[in-house]
Amino acid sequence: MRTGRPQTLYEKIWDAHVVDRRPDGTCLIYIDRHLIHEVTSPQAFEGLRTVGRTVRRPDLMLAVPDHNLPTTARVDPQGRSVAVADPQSAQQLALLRKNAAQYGIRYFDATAPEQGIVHVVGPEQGFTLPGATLVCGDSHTASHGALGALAFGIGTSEIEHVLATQTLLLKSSKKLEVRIEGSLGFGVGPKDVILQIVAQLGAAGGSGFVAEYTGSTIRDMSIEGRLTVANMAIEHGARSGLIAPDEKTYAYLRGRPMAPKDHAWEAALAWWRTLPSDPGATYDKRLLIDAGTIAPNVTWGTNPEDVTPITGSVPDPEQFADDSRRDAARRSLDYMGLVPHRRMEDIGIEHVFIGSCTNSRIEDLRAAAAVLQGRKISSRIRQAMAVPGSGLVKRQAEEEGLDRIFIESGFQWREPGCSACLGMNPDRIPAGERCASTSNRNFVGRQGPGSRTHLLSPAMAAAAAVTGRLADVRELMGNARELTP
Ligand SMILES: CC(C)[C@H](C(=O)O)[C@@H](O)C(=O)O
Ligand code: SF4
Repeated sequence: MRTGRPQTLYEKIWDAHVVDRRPDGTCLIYIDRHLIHEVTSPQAFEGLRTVGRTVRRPDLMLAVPDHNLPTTARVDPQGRSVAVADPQSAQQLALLRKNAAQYGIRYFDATAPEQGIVHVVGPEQGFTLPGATLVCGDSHTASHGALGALAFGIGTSEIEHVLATQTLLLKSSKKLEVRIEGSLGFGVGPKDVILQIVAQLGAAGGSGFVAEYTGSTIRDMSIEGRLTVANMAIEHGARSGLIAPDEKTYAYLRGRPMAPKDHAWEAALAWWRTLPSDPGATYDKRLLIDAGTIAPNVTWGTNPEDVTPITGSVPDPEQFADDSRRDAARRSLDYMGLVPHRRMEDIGIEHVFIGSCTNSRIEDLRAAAAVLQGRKISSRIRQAMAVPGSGLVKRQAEEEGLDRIFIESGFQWREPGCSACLGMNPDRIPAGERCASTSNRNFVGRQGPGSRTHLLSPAMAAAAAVTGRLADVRELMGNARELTP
């Protein structure tokens, strides 16, 4: 039984993983889980080879290809694997396969039913666990904090360090509490919550902090919804985003392939139950949001903090007090082809992307399908893609008949991967065209050179597909207002 001063979830996980504490406060931290994808790992393995080291704990690692994989059929009608056309992608994918085999790391190949985006696969397999330290060479690793894991992205040299030693040298972070209280309105979901948080904190507002999302809104959220929230911790600058594990977390994990079993499960559960922040634990910074004030949100600019309710308008850069924000807003509007005061609902779109590690889980697909059921996408839409986050999500969606709803409405139903979230595979948005996207970044060129991204929730993306413009899903579900093609 712990006595002494009340601790936060973050402090408890940190303390449980300190291998060595240096006089300057830097700690050598034990890493429990390491996810590996094809983009950031080849050089790390190469570095390991160069210095003649090996992988210390391959059993604590899981490798999955996701970024470079095309989302078109991976097996031809004769049952043969389809080769990846892009030479650089093909090489990175081949290296991941080779490195995993050489070092005995568990690996899901492109055609494995379990393949998917690392941040979807980890929780789904029960690889991600409460109280664990989890790393991946990827900035959206904080996603796993939704299950109470201390998870963060690392660079290639750190990947090499974890491969070799299963530890990292780290400085502890300040503690930020983001508390959201109350019920979300009709048509408002977890994506709207995290966009609201990013808007209120700003892109750098969480810098130097590990965030903990608390409050009744988070407690009432499903694990899928919590994953959407924690996924974007990096977009408000936080190193990690944590959510206390609870009965929902345990129910979600129980029986997953890589979760502990039998006695190990009981022992893990006993520890997990001690993890939530103690009453009276303190934070260095706090943000409180009333869930009732959150509307369906959408971005207008080229930074995830550029958020407005769908009922709002494109802001006037001159209204920003801060010089750098004003300049950034001017450049954003120029890139996005938008003018101040334009109503968000009057912005026509040509592409819709439902997918990415933010919003490609079963509940996301259900939310979009609920809007699309019995409706067709607008004739303005050139391409609408639904990309499940993993093969298992895809299979479940198909069992529920969601694929039929997507296809009948005019969507393409793709194989799992990062897809149009970023232009590292053939799924790209052409220059000057506009995409309603459920992903997490709207940076310049993110979905392809010159592409214009509006971030929103799966339900809002479906509403945009049906109307051919950014639309308020709450209104659509009552009365559809089409934009003339
Ligand atoms: C390619 C990868 C390193 C990158 C990341 O670090 O996040 C990508 O996943 C992203 O979302 O921008
Ligand atoms: S889906 Fe997008 S954000 Fe997530 S890991 Fe892939 S590229 Fe990064």
